[in-house]
Amino acid sequence: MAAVQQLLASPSPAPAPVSSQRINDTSASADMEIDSTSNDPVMIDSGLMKGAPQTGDSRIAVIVYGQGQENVVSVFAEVLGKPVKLKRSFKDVDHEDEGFVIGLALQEAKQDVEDRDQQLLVAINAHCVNLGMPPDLHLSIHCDYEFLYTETPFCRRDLARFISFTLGQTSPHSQLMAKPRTFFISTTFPDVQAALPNLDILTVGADAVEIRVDLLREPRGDGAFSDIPSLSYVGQQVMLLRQRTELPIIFTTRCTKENGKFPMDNPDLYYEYLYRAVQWGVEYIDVELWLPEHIRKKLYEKRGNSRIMSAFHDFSGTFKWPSQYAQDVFVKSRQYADIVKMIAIINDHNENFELEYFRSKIRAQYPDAPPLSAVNMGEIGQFSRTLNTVFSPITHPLLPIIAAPGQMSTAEINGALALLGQLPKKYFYGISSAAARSIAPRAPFYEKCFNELGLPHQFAVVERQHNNPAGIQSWCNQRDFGGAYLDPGLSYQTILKHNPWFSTLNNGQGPTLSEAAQGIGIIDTIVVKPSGSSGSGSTSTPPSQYSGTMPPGGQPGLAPNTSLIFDNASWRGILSTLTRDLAPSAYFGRTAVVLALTADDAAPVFFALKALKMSKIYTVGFRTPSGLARNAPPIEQFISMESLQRARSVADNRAPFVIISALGRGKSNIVGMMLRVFGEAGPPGSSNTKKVFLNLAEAASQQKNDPIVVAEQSGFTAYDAADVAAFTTVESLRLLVGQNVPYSFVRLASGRNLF
Ligand SMILES: O=C1C[C@@](O)(C(=O)O)C[C@@H](O)[C@@H]1O
Repeated sequence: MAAVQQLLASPSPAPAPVSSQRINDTSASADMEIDSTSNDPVMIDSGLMKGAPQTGDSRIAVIVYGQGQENVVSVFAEVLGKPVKLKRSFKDVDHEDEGFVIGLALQEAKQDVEDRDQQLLVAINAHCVNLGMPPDLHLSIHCDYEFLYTETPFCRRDLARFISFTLGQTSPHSQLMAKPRTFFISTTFPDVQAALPNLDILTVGADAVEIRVDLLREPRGDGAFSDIPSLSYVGQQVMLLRQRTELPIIFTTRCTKENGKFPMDNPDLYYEYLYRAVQWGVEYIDVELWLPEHIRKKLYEKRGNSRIMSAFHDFSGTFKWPSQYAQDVFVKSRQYADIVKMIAIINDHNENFELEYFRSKIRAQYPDAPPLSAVNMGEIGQFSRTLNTVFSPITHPLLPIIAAPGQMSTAEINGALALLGQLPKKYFYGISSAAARSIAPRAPFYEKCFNELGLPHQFAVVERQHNNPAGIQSWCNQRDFGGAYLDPGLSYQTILKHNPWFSTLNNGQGPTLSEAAQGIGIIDTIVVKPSGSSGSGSTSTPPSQYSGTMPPGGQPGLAPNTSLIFDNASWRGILSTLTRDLAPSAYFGRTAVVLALTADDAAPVFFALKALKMSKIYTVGFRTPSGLARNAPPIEQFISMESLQRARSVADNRAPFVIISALGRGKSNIVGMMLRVFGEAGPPGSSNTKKVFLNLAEAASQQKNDPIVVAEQSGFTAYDAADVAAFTTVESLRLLVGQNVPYSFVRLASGRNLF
């Protein structure tokens, strides 16, 4: 550390060219401390992190651009973290272009798009809707994907999401299927534009948003509306929706026989619309079961990274869940589906129980089948809507109409579950230090969410004294404990040392650790789970032994058959912040600098950087314990001017790309210096992606040496603690109450609108 201080005290050196021989010279490492256990770049999926970024499609991305739109190619390249080349035709693209993003003008691309080498390249038609023309039909049909965008405003986040998803670097479906309950909101707007102002509030509690394409009404210009909205109109509506929500979209063309407006005389039209939705990178495609098999099969085979939701609705009033027909419907649906949806009108309340029996029978009989989402319609069927756990359709009071008879909102579903004793009132706590509360006050937001979601729970912030981690157990060891977040998080050892009750859980084995908590060692979320049949053997403390302040309404002793899971949400907050405007591939194989006073502050950062497949982390200000280094990319501590110089002079993608600081305000000149040192643009031929700075310490304060300001002046894209806190809040709500609250709503509720 002394050496670092000395280094930091000296003036900023000019970049010195260092020969590659010197970089590879192992004798040069005599003055550096390697904290890692291995120096192999972490480039393989360890399988440790579910939903973490994947390498995905490694073909060369060729971006077809319209007249005067070549800039969009550079933006694609920046987002992917690659350099750009322009070419004259698809056949000019060859293996030498691997690692580049290729731009191709529309007129030239049209010539040989059909003959392109599909093993080598992936073709993306980028079309600017502001120019008033629909996309070129030939290119729309023949390119693999189509990105529709507005020039002003240009929504980079939308591009990052589109390209990460279509190239398979992200997988929202696997993340959603890991949730115990999922909901989607069926929007019924004739024009998505009308939904936009309320979208944040409308989507609280939803895991996905359905666009009912059949309900869209495209003005024809003569005061009337087209019978079917045109593809170019639908494309713009999808674009508008995607620009305003980070939630996955479900694209639905509901037919007239199933309570929709899409005509049924031409099944090929369904293919045309649904396949185009795949090309637009829509996450879920609703494919009705009545469609001819060859269409359903083709859509399933060509779905890319989109997921197919097979849909069956029976409005006859004669459908019976115990019938062979119901089972046949399931068997037929599952053939070409990632999710099977079955929805029927019933006449008797008992039929809700028949559906529950059907659900469990299907699960037992077809354990490898896609998940089943099944509900009954009408008021009588509402009970089944509270019991379905896979993609339950929901509505919201702010929508113009409900999408189907008997639809309920999340708040109504939760209210009903609470009345039925399925969602008992629990106490949740924000256990924080005074300093953390002032940086990112989360408490009012939790209360607001509980209200909005109709959850019966109570939330309270409890303050833990600085440097005193004792007393946490008092909040957890009570019958109605629902869960807690710790802000800041504490190390597993510290919690256990000062709160011995936790060690008595699980028959003395202690609380269960999630994979993230295990890898990071810092706990910021305590989740309550009903135990499996094996029984946790959790030990309740009798009142006489109970130490600490009793929470209002609390009864000492953890409820029987519950277990506690120690988890970490902040690494996901960091990961989501870093990938908001960039695809994960922008980070793959590159290096980072992490500044912190303690390894504990850096631990979640390491885990996020590992998920991003970064190849090396330079550290400043702390030593990395070997346990932490094992779960991180190789680490080198900056301890001397030479080690810093070396890192700065690397003439390729190994020069630090990300700087993450957890150093407080008093250390902002150290951070500022690092930013200036590493802020220069890369050498020619490297990517133009702006380097990234993340300030985890405190919100931007507009003072002169504010690291955020220095970072922006030094050419970085900068994010602050509030960004991470909002994403972390989203994650901790998911972990604690199983409900999704969009990031944009968190930002809105904390007083900063994102749009
Ligand atoms: O399939 C469904 C389910 C639904 O029909 C319902 O019953 O809530 C509503 C539709 O918008 C959606 O596509």
